Amino acid sequence: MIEAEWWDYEDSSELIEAVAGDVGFIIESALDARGSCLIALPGGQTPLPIYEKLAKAKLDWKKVTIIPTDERIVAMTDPLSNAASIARIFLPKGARVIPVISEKAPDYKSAGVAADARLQDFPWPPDLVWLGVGTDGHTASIFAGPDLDDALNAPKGRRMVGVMPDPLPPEAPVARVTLTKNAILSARTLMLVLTGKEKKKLLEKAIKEGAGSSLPVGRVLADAEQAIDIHWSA
Ligand SMILES: O=C1O[C@H](COP(=O)(O)O)[C@@H](O)[C@H](O)[C@H]1O
Repeated sequence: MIEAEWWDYEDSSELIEAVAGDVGFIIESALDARGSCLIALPGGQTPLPIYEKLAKAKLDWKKVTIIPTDERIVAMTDPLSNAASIARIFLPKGARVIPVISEKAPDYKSAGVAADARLQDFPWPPDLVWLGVGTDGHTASIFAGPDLDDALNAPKGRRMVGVMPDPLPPEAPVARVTLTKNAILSARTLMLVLTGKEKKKLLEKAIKEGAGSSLPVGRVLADAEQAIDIHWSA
């Protein structure tokens, strides 16, 4: 049974304020408790205004390490790069932003192996994994397609894998690397942020269907052992 708490906001400015506040609090608490903080942030468009707001928070950003929940296999100079969007906002604050794409990887599966090796260097678990949801039901880059099982059922210690979405999403039709289901669910705190009525309906369906869902996000959340905060505005 997925234990989800929905937070609905009147408009996007309320959502931005609330989520930036919550994430700031998670970072501050981790710094107090452990002296450092590791968070995984999503790519795409939805989180960008929240990142802008969060970056204004007075935090000891030098002690914060940020990894992308998933990355499109493109150069860091490409506008599709998730890590580049995150870096543009948080690097000037002094945070460490970790790119996970190795230009030497000959194919997407090897890119997944290289991304996983890079993440093995970091103290685990992350203090926060913040997820987005696509209109096709993907979360992070766990998509329908031939590699869905790799992402859902990778061994416990595997943090990232390479995947080829099928069908390719029109907004970013490229292969990806993604946190595995186990890596996502290992987070100390798990949150989802989404906007629009279509995505809300889709996520409600995915949660209801759980492990048997045809939507990857439902399959991922079905095995969560912690409560999940879901932040939404129309
Ligand atoms: O491709 C991706 O899409 C999802 C959803 O993005 P959004 O802009 O529709 O919220 C995102 O969470 C993921 O990190 C990204 O790679």
